[in-house]
Amino acid sequence: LDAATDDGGSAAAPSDDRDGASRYGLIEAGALGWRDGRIVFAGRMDALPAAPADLAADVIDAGGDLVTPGLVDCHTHLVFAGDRASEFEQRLTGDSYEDIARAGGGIVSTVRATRAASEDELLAQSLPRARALVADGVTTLEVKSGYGLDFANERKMLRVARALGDALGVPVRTTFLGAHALPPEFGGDADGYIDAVCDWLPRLHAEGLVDAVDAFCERIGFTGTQTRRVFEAARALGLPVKLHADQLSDGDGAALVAEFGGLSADHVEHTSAAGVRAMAAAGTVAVLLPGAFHVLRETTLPPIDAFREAGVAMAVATDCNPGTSPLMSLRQGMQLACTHFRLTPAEALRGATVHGARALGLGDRGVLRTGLRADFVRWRVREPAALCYWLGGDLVASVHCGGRRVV
Ligand SMILES: O=C(O)CC[C@@H]1NC(=O)NC1=O
Ligand SMILES: [Fe+3]
Repeated sequence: LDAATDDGGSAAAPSDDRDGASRYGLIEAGALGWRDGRIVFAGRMDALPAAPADLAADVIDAGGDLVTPGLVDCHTHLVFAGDRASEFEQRLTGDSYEDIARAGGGIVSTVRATRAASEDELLAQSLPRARALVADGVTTLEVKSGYGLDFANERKMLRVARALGDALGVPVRTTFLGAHALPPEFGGDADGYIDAVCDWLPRLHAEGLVDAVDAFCERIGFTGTQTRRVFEAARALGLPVKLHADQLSDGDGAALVAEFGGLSADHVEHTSAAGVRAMAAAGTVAVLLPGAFHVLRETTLPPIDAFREAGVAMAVATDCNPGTSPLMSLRQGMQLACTHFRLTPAEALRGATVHGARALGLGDRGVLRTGLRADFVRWRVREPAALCYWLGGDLVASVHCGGRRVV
């Protein structure tokens, strides 16, 4: 063992089995051991084969603090330039998100700022946001493109996303979201723009910049037919897909991404019963984004009970972006998921760990179990529910990623 936590307290190992023995799979008086970045022991202290000091070069006494898997933020747009605080103010005086988008603001205004930024400037502006997520427990990060909307700038965004992972020592999974909005230079020719998006994808993939492909299937985004063309281009390259689905209206997005065996349907406020059934049949994860729901003051809740009854895994993510969810804490996202969507704290913690990992197609993290990545957080709390209870504040004692301390 390289090291072990000898924490008379608990090592919550959210079960990836919804009917686990305990709501959290919590282990009282637990111990965690790891070597070469992988967990080699996760269990009760009294089940250790010898005293920690005889097993590990370094022993950390966590003093009864709660230890959980590292958080997995499976949906962020955190690479962008500028901000949209002025639009936030505008929405408080009555303009809707869609009004602002149709008037040329919204995503397109962030596109202008992102295109104007150099790669170094974009990295410098994005790094503090990624650092904030890691400081609050995130050990795997998904980052989307989608504010470049031309080949050079989509490539610039994806390169910055990769650079974030190198700078932070935290795995970053990239998602190509060229089909995020229609750039002004295409003058309303959405089909022509989708042609371009499908041309860029293999070139970006050839540079190793793309782990998954996403699209914004919505009235103010792209149609199901246009989305399908992007998915077919992804399938031709063997890339997994995910989708901004049924966020502001029911566009049958969930059923579409499930048809392609997609990793996840995200937002899903307006997903129909048929969409839920399709997701359950395909094993597509529902990614809940309560930050956007909260900031837009949405009123239509995602079909949480239907997801529960159908056995659809629910993930929770920040959707960190300048327009609908300028949220830089996944733990805060868990709190919002409980408060707005009535998830239990156990569901929210599973949503931000093992289900977040599943939404990225990753099976080697999200649970404290032998053989999985040694990604874990030591929290200054005694019980898991406290993670969804406190608003703000700093509850992190330490964060380990791949067995190395990063916070
Ligand atoms: O407003 C932005 O900048 C992105 C919003 C974000 N993108 C999307 O497709 N839905 C969202 O909530
Ligand atoms: Fe999003």
